[in-house]
Amino acid sequence: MPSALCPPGLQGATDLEKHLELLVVENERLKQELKACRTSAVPPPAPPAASACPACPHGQDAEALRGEVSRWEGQARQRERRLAEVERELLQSHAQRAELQTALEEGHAQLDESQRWRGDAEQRLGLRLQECEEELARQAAAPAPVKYVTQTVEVENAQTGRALAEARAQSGALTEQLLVQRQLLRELETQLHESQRSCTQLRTQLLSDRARLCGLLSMAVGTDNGEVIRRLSKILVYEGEMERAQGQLEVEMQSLEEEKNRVIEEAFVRAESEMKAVHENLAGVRMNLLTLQPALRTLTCDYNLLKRQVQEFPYMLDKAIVEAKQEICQVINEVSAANQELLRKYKREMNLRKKCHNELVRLKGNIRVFCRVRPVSHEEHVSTESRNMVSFDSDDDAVLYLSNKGKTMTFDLDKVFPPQATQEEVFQEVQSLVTSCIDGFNVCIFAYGQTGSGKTYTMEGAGQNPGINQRALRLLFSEVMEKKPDWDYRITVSMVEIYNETLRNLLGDNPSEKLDIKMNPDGSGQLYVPGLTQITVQCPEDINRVFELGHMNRATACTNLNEHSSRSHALLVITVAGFNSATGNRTQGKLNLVDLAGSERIAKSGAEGSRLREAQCINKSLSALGDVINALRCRHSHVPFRNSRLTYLLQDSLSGDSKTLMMVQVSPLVSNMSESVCSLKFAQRVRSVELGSASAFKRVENSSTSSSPTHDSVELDSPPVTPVPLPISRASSAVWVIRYIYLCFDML
Ligand SMILES: Nc1ncnc2c1ncn2[C@@H]1O[C@H](COP(=O)(O)OP(=O)(O)OP(=O)(O)O)[C@@H](O)[C@H]1O
Repeated sequence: MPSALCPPGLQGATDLEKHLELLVVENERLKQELKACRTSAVPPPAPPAASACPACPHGQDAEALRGEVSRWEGQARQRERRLAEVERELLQSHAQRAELQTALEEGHAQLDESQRWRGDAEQRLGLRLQECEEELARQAAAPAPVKYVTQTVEVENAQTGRALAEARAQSGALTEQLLVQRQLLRELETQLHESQRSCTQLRTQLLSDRARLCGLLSMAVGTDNGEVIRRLSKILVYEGEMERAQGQLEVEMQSLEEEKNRVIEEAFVRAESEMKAVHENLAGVRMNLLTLQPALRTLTCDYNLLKRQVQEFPYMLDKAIVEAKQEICQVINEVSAANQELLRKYKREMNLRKKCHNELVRLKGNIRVFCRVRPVSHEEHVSTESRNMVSFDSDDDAVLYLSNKGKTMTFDLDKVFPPQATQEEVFQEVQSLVTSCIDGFNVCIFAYGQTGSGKTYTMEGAGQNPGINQRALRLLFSEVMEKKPDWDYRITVSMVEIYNETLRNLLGDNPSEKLDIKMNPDGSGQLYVPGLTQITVQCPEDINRVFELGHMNRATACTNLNEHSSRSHALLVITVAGFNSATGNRTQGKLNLVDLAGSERIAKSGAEGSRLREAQCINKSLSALGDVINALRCRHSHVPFRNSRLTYLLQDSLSGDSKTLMMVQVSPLVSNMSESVCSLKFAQRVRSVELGSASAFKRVENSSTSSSPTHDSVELDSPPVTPVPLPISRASSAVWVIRYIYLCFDML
């Protein structure tokens, strides 16, 4: 049965073969007949010439023989024609053979083409497989997105879903591709099998053709037809070559087939394993998804809750803001009402407080006396006896004991600072006095004591330990800043030195210029110093500049600053002028911070000449100060302010409602014992006077020749000083203090 690939010319091959066989048989028969004729036929005798023997009886025989010969010759010619026909038919059969050959070549060409097509298909398949492999490789090499999706799933549900859908789509696409590839492969295999079958048929046909040709060849050999034999032999050679080529082709096809099967197998195996990996990955993702489902649900719930809250938040916020605004307005109204009330009460209470304070100060006296004992310095080698010379009462910080040669003197003061007291602690006790000048009070703080007892240290300070001067100025500055904007304050500073009863301007351009104290020509009765520099302090940095300038001017005006400072009084005068723009009230207070010259007695210092004059001036001014204080406390009609430049300059700060603090400085050394006792006795007398009645003061005043400390003659051998009995006992003053405290509580 001819295949679809068999050329149509080959369909009549069987008929042709039959025809060929008939021809061969006919040819054979003719040849045999020809042979038989040749062997049986007697060669005809040469015909006698008619002229030689016309009446011869053998002439008839010859005629018969000639007829016979011609008949045979005719038969031979017929046979030769027949042979030519056979040969022609043989040629035709060759042509047919050639056609068959062409058809065979076409078949081969078709086979080649089918193989090429198959090669293309295999190539396409290979490419597709490669694509599949690449896709699989991409899938395999894409664990990160899967991981990423897995990780982000915890946060975002939509992303997880998308990733899963993508993975599923990819998996489906891969499966589809695999199915298509399988289908394609099956089709290719079917085509291959058909090609192989056609090939086999053709081969079989070729074999049969070859057999027939071999037959023809043998026949041709029998007929001694050389040309036919040669051609048939050629055909056989060609066929042999074709068969060999066919065999090689088949072997190659076989090997290609095997190679293809192997590659396909490998690709399948690889694809399978990769698909397996992808499936495992997918299973992992699914598992992850399953485990993440509850968390996702919780998160979704939380998210929805939060979303709702966020959606509601603006409304809630608006509502809360409105409510808060209403509440704030209400509170502001309430607070402003309360503020008004408080302000009214505050003003009333402030007036009351001021009145109470003044009353308390009046009761306690306008003069406070503090004592500060300086520490023993490293350079001073002191004995144990010396160390125990000054002692303190642990229960009462207003008592000081001086011991010498077994005798103990007790001094009652307002406050006693032991050597370890810091500048800060000292300032804590004086700061209320300092700030009272903001309220319009005039305040005087003196540092009194012998040379080297620590007056300058207490007032000016040293290095990183500023004294009362700097601290007071800074405190005033911060206080007035706090009172802004209700009150507008102006702080001005002057620095004056009094040396040998001469005034010098320490903040001026010419510190050696002598100044005078005069009555103010404005008729206010106030004193003023023409030419005295007043610097306005506007920031804390100004304070440093003022002190630097004063210190520099004081140093340039003398050869030895230490000695000079011991023999001159240094005054820092701070004026605080305030104005309340709301009420129109004005205040003016003055704070005088005075570092007095050394209070040692002339007899001890043994000075002569200029030193004697210095000592006399100091003595005079300190005596005048003592006299002024006494006169003020005794409310004498005449207060001797003009007895010295110091008291004259401080006149407005010592009289009236002015407040005075005397800081008595004491040296702890045995060698200074006499001066220490002298200073403390003076301090105690001043304090006793202030706490006592006029009569008591008088008694005290009478007990000594003068209130001046330098006029006292203290004998160390004399019996210990007993404080003057106070007409108003400590208990009664305590009662006043308690009443004051109750008053304050009432106010609060
Ligand atoms: N509380 C104290 N703590 C530490 N050192 C002190 C204290 N008081 C005084 N000093 C030191 O004692 C020495 C003398 O003090 P200061 O110069 O202040 O005495 P003064 O009374 O001002 O003397 P003068 O009258 O000669 O000016 C200084 O070296 C000072 O530093």
